[in-house]
Amino acid sequence: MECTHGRGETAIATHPADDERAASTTGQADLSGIAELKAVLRFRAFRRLWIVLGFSSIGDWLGILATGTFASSLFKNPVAQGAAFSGTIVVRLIPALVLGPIAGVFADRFDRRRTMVVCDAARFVLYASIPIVGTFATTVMTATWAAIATFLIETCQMMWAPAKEASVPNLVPKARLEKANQLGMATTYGVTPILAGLVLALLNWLIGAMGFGSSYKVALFLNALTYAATALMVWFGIREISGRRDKAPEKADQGMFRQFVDGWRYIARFPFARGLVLGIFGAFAAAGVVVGTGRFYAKSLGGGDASFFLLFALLFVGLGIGITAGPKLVGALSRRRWFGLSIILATGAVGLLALAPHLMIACLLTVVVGAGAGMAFLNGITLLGAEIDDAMRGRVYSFIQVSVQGVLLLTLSLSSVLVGIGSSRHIGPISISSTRILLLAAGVVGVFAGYAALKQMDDKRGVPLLPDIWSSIRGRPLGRPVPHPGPGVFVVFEGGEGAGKSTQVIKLAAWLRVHGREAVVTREPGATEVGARIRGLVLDKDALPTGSRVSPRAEALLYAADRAHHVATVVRPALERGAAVVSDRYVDSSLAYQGAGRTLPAEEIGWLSNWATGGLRPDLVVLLDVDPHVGLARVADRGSADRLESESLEFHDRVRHAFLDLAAEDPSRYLVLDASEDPDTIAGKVRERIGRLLPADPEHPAESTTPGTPPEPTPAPADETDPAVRPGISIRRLGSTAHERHPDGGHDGETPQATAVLPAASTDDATEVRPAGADEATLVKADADVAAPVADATAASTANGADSAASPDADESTAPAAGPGDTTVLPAADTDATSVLPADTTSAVPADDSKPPAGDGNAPADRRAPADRTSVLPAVGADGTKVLPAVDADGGDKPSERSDPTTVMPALRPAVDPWNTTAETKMFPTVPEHAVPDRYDDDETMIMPSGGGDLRRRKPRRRR
Ligand SMILES: Nc1ncnc2c1ncn2[C@@H]1O[C@H](COP(=O)(O)OP(=O)(O)OP(=O)(O)O)[C@@H](O)[C@H]1O
Ligand SMILES: Cc1cn([C@H]2C[C@H](O)[C@@H](COP(=O)(O)O)O2)c(=O)[nH]c1=O
Repeated sequence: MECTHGRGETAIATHPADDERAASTTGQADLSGIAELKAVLRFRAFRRLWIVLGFSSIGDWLGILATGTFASSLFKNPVAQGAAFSGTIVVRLIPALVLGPIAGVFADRFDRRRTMVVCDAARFVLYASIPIVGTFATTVMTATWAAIATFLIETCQMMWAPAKEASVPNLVPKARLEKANQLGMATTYGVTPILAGLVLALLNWLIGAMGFGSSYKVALFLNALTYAATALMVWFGIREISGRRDKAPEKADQGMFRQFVDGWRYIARFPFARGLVLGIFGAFAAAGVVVGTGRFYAKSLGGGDASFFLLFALLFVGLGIGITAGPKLVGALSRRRWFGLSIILATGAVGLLALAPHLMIACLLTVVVGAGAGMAFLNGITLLGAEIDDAMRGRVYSFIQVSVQGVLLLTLSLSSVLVGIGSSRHIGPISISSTRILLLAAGVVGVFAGYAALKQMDDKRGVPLLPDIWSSIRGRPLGRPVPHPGPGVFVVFEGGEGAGKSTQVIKLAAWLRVHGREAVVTREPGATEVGARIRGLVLDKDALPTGSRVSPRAEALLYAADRAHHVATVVRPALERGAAVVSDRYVDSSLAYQGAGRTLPAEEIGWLSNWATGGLRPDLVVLLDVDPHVGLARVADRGSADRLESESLEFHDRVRHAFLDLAAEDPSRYLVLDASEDPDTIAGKVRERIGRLLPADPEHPAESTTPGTPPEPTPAPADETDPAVRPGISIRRLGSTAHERHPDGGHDGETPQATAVLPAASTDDATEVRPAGADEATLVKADADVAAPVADATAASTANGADSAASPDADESTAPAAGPGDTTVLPAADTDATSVLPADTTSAVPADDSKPPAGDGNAPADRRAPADRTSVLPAVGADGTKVLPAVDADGGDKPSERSDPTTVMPALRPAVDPWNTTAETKMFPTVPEHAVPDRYDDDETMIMPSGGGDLRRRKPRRRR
């Protein structure tokens, strides 16, 4: 995802997983080691740039060594020699401080290829000029010119580096950027300094053997040639670097100063950029203190210069380890998190150095400091390339380059001064080493900077850090928590066989609907056409030849397949439009049945389910806990048991305990209820809990658990009154999101957007018919937990045009007559009643004693149920299953024409599984499916449930 900056320019790719996703979307495999290197070098333009980088960094190192040595060779006096050598280094640092920020503007404003070529050509001339001037001019003039040339050369480097650094991400896919940077760093800091040293040594030897000339002059000429070579190579060989100019020609009309200011603003404004800079500041401040105090520190350990050099060398060993082994070590850990963590690692180790009592420990810690710094360095550059937009990259890079040098210089000089002042101080009998205090302070400041960077950049807020690190190292990072796919609420009922899930699902859905919510009732497996077939395969005993059975892994995959399709076509679309989705079973069933029951690794089942669902987690899981004896006895009279019901008692016992374990792991998201209680008591507890998720709706108070009755006093917090009822969690409230859905001013209690078709009440059981209290809504109260096919349903009328709201308590005779086709029969939301509502968006709004229902007379006329809608008739299957299309505002009654789906539930039959599981494949009704997205953007990150069931939500990312 990218967000725009300033005048509509794309400023930052804020999604951290672009690189990961790139791998998945470009079909690139995860390679390792040499294969990965080869894969990066397969990109021709990058390969050439890498060769250029090699040449130019040999040139740089030769230049540093040769100019310094050349300058000192101009003098006889050792002091002057030393001053000349360090003078060239100081001169090299000045351009960074003075011109660095401008250099970034150059990289972003002008064609980067041209910038690189001009810089290299200039460096060729400048390097060659030093020995030439030295041949003719006086020593002082030569030294002066060497200083000026060095300054100009470094200025070129300041411009060249951001242009090159900003180009790399355009030459390799983001998924390979880390490797490309590793390669670049290994070349610049590992191979080429050694090569440059060898070249210089060889030249010395050769020229010494020949007995004439100066090896440094030859080195400087050679160095000049490397820049000529790279200029030619970039100009003729890597035209791709120019690519971006065509993309942003509008930049040319922006003033340079404006662009410069924009760069700074950008860093200040975006937390990611801020975090990056902050972390780098912290790391380099600590590094400055380490180098500045190094000699004193080595002494404090009882060593001399040799110890100092050892520590210095080990720092580089650590750097090498961090750069080369870091990515493998952290595996799939979020790169943003890794950045902050590596700063903390490096600077934390600096702090610990302060406490190191022995050289050996100091050596180990120094390697850790280096490793952390190496990781941060590699990762920082990679993040910069991957996440900072091309248009800004040069400026951000040069800002970092400049700040790093500034911070380094400042802390280095400051600490060397402080360490000198404080080293001899004693307070009383205690000798306090200022070196160690400085190190400790640097460590603390660095850790804070790392922590701040971590916080600023964290792309997995809410995901616990340590389990994420651990899972990532094992290759299965915890997923990023993502916002709910929509404003809806996702409630799942779980439990063993016969726990009463279907019963409660229906009760809850009815209650939600009478409270004006769109309730999508669904289940697993088998809520879709695809799912129905899968359900047949896994459960129907007759689906396979006698004796053959679905293997446990295949079974797990089939359930996962059902779930994937279900989530994609039913659950997500419903949540996206704000419905309350009430599902009979979900992921936990797989964890319990296939995990604990079939004893497949729960972790793998969780992983699989997570992949299938894209990490969609329910807002609430209601676990109906039942003794398998009791539950199985309840369903025994359904007829022949399905494959899973026929499993042993031990199997069902394992399932039961697995459910309980899952609930215990995440109590805030579970409501565990004793399923042996009376169904209405259970329903009340469920409503109480769900009520807390619903908005304080003046039209339909959530506390009122019985439509048509005054709100009950708010019960004491559930966890106080009933140990089985867990404390509530803060979950998105429907009402707050209703406004999002109705920016035009609709309110929470507004007419649901889709009509759920709910089980019809049994004629036999229906005892009471109550008017809905509104012209469109008729509530038929029936005493039924189970219902008969809708054809037999209690008739309830839809009162068309009756403006006077009928009292919910009014006599049956006051209710307008209803034809069977007019209504959908809902199970009562209260203890023993079944509500019968018209199957129409408006009429689904409940009656309420005291207030007009939403969608009542206040509703726009076109939202009311017109007379012609009463003709909507549910299709009744032979088995009593009915599929009732919702009626939308314009009276369309063809489900296929509706934009919002109709929820379909089979008619309840007395003492029969409401889902009619006995002959799944033939008669199972399915929820209309929405188009399956052809690809998920978010599948690049797998989500590892902790303990098997802790699924993290992921955000479905829209295709650009
Ligand atoms: N709390 C309860 N107490 C006693 N009987 C109940 C209770 N809840 C439901 N029942 C009855 O138990 C039987 C099974 O109920 P239901 O179909 O709702 O369970 P289920 O959990 O969905 O079962 P399964 O998962 O096996 O489909 C039904 O006959 C139902 O009427
Ligand atoms: C989702 C899911 C279900 N099962 C089992 C559990 C039950 O035995 C059946 C479903 O039957 P129900 O009457 O609809 O409850 O399937 C499973 O083993 N794994 C799952 O993921």
